[in-house]
Amino acid sequence: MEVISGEKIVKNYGKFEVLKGIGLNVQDGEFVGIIGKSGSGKTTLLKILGLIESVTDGTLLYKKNEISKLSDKELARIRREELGFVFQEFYLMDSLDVFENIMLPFYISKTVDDSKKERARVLMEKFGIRTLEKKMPNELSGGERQRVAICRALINDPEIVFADEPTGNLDSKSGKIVIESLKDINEHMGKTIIMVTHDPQMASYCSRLILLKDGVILEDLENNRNQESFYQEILGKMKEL
Ligand SMILES: Nc1ncnc2c1ncn2[C@@H]1O[C@H](COP(=O)(O)OP(=O)(O)OP(=O)(O)O)[C@@H](O)[C@H]1O
Repeated sequence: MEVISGEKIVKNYGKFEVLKGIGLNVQDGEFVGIIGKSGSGKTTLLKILGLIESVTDGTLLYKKNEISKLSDKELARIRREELGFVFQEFYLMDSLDVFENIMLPFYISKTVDDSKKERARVLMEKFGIRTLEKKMPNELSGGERQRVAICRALINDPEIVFADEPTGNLDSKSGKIVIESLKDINEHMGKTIIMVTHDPQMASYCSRLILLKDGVILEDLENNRNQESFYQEILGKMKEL
């Protein structure tokens, strides 16, 4: 099933055209990577697909509904209930402990209950941070913080997880744990993932990779080989970026 599709998507910031006619569709269950040089428009595209940013021109469909026809209230509901976000900078609240950070969406909507607390514990267990539940963010490593952010993104049981350079601030060991967590979410929890990265190693975990250059899709690569040969293919393609 197609979850998001875009046709001829254009995004301008003032006179600057960042996206110049993007067409793509994302199917339920895919792990889509977006790779490209700094300034190629990766984050802008991710924000548009994540319904955070509007398009200047073109059509964006979310589950076959044209986004421009949805009310702000409906868009906010979709973002809150059906989408999850993970960012390079983690965005944890320094004054809340790990458990409270994961539960934050429910504190905001004042809908904390025992089943949601249990869900938070199951997620912490799954991502190896259960013993850290009472720690504050400044007591955690970068990789641990990102796993907290991943649990928070999953607490609403979203259908799609958007990740913007989720390993960008991590050393390679922590980065590997985080990317493997995302892979696990995709393969075993059935979540669709759309991830921006500039790192070919991280991109090799994706089932499909969009190569972005100066606001256009240079190539849309299907990963139908093993990870190492996909990595080699990506390295080759990156010379064209
Ligand atoms: N809100 C904004 N207002 C004006 N220009 C913007 C805005 N957001 C992004 N840009 C510009 O659009 C271009 C693409 O930005 P974007 O963040 O999408 O690129 P990127 O490929 O994700 O880059 P990076 O890898 O450095 O994060 C950049 O030149 C950036 O300066």
